[in-house]
Amino acid sequence: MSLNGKVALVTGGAQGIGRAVVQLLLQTSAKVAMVDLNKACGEECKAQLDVEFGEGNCTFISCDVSNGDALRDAFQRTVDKFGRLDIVINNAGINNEKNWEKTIQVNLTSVIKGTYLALEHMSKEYSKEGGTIINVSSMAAFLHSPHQPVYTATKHGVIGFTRAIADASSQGDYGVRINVLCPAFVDTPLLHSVEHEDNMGKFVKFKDDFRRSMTKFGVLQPSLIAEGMMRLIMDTTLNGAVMKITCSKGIHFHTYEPMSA
Ligand SMILES: NC(=O)c1ccc[n+]([C@@H]2O[C@H](COP(=O)([O-])OP(=O)(O)OC[C@H]3O[C@@H](n4cnc5c(N)ncnc54)[C@H](O)[C@@H]3O)[C@@H](O)[C@H]2O)c1
Ligand SMILES: CCCCC/C=C\C=C\[C@H](O)C/C=C\C/C=C\CCCC(=O)O
Repeated sequence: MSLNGKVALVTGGAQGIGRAVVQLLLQTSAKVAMVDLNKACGEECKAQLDVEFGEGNCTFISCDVSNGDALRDAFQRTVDKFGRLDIVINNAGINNEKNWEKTIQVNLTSVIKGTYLALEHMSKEYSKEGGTIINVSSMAAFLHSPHQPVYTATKHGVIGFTRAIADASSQGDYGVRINVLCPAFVDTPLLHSVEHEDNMGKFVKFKDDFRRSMTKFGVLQPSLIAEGMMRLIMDTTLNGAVMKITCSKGIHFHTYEPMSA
């Protein structure tokens, strides 16, 4: 399994799930642009990856994905540095019910923008060579988590958008496969956001419910989510697929009723 010669861009790549994905992409010989808001974490992460994989394979781009111009620039800088783009992981996300408009910007609007920018750099519509996009949703999209209404809405949105644009890609012969990944709880700093009023607003009083949910459903390791991503990257039959990863069932796919008149 090698991605030698391929170039990937991962948003939110400095920490948590994104970081595990960057690591696995480098292990598989891809070149990787790690795009993240957190400059200190991104630079520290790049320094460690340079030691492990050698300099020149990974670049860190400091960028707030909710700033459209900055995101466009991050894509361009990736192509300027590595010469092409083949894999885009729209992973950056936040859990903030207090500043819920920001949550919509980061979790949904930026995923849509990231997908359109990826298509500009990879789609045959733009005379490019094709590629693959993975958008990160959540099992919250299936459980409609009661104390995270806006987070849940954004993750529903990511699934709906991804399935629709995946169909547009196959009908329009873009040469780009677009899939969505929905993890259950994963052991990353995001999980601690449920403890903070700054993140949860009035829902913070339910933090014990969250803790009970985590005990009930279990908590996954980021490396398993990276393994799921790699399946979506490598399996060329998948387009518009909704991958779920849970403790009870591992890596599996959601199935939908076929459309009927
Ligand atoms: N951890 C979980 O339990 C879990 C479960 C399901 C889905 N997810 C989703 O997985 C994705 C990654 O989450 P995580 O758990 O690794 O979170 P995390 O908080 O550990 O890491 C997220 C990364 O995204 C970056 N980021 C946040 N806002 C950004 C912005 N505006 N611009 C650029 N970078 C930004 C952060 O700096 C951080 O490095 C998110 O979309 C999240 O909703 C997480
Ligand atoms: C109950 C919500 C807790 C919120 C924790 C903070 C942010 C993380 C959100 C993630 O996106 C995960 C959300 C929900 C998934 C949880 C469990 C599903 C397990 C289903 C199963 O095992 O069958």
